[in-house]
Amino acid sequence: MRRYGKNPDEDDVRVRPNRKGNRPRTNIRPKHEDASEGMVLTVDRGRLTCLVEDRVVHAMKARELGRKAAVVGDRVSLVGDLSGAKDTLARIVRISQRTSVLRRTADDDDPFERVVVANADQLAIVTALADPEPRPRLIDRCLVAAYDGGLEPLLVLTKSDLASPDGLLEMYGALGVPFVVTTREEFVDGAAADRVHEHLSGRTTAFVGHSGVGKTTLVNALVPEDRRRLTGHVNAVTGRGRHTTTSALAIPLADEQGGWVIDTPGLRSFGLNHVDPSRVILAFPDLEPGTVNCPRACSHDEPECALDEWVAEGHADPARLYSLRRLLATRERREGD
Ligand SMILES: Nc1nc2c(ncn2[C@@H]2O[C@H](COP(=O)(O)OP(=O)(O)OP(=O)(O)O)[C@@H](O)[C@H]2O)c(=O)[nH]1
Ligand SMILES: [Zn+2]
Repeated sequence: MRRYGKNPDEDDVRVRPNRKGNRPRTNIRPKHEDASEGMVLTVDRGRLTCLVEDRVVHAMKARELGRKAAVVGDRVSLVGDLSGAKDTLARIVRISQRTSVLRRTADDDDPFERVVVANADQLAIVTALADPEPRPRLIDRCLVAAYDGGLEPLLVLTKSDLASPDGLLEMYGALGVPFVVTTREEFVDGAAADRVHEHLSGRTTAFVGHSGVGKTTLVNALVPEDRRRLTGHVNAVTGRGRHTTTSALAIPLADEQGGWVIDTPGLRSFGLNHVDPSRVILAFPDLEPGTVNCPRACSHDEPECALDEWVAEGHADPARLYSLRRLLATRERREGD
């Protein structure tokens, strides 16, 4: 089960996302000229596994990194024993600048924001259409986190054999979020994985979802067991053969374009205390020009916001402004978030 509150495996350092999506720059200090580049695959109580060339290397953070934590998806520089042999431990001496950050605030008792996943291009928000019932506010909060962090959202609506996706699709239509709808049957014959896969090639996609929505079923269908074994994730399978995700883990997709799936623990909530409305509006390029006359530090969800008048003048679709406002309103925490 996920530990909420202070989690040593998630970074709490504020970094501005790089919306251009450039590759992280590497700037190895002369002291570590011999360092190798790697990517963080898993983090567990301060112990990390990193992919260095084709080897899975166990590592820990070097003291010189101070409070800065390496998270899953980080590109890092490592020194020391990089053989990947049993009982060896390398040291992470540098974390490259991140191209995106998926952040959340743990809860009201923990005002610090946490970076959950670094350098993902896409956030797949997995929602069951029934069992458990969809929670639009949770979806909205995930969308805000994606827009805030510079990730493109993808809606994956599972269990359409149990309920229709029409209501949700209508709700998210104005946002223009790409979506995939799946059924149980399609999981069995592989069609669901194939259709989701079309959105993943060559990209790094973090998967989030409430517990029980079918995220593990989906991730397992996307990356066969031998692939997970490759990066040492087999021990995540419990005795009953059921995979339980306790911390984020990165798994490489087996296709020519490359691409990564980053599985994350089942979500109960998604704190958004850290969100900056000026970053969220970047995901609404059609509305952004209307903010020039907004008061300073406008939340775009207040009476003085210039967007109302601008949209009323016919510059943009009112449904888009409505959607933006609905998303921004989810920043305020309510019972059940
Ligand atoms: N009816 C139906 N059931 C599904 C579908 N996909 C998955 N399930 C079932 O939903 C249940 C939960 O699936 P999991 O994949 O374990 O869900 P999860 O989101 O990973 O849950 P956690 O491991 O708790 O985070 C399982 O019993 C699956 O068999 C689907 O498309 N239709
Ligand atoms: Zn405004």
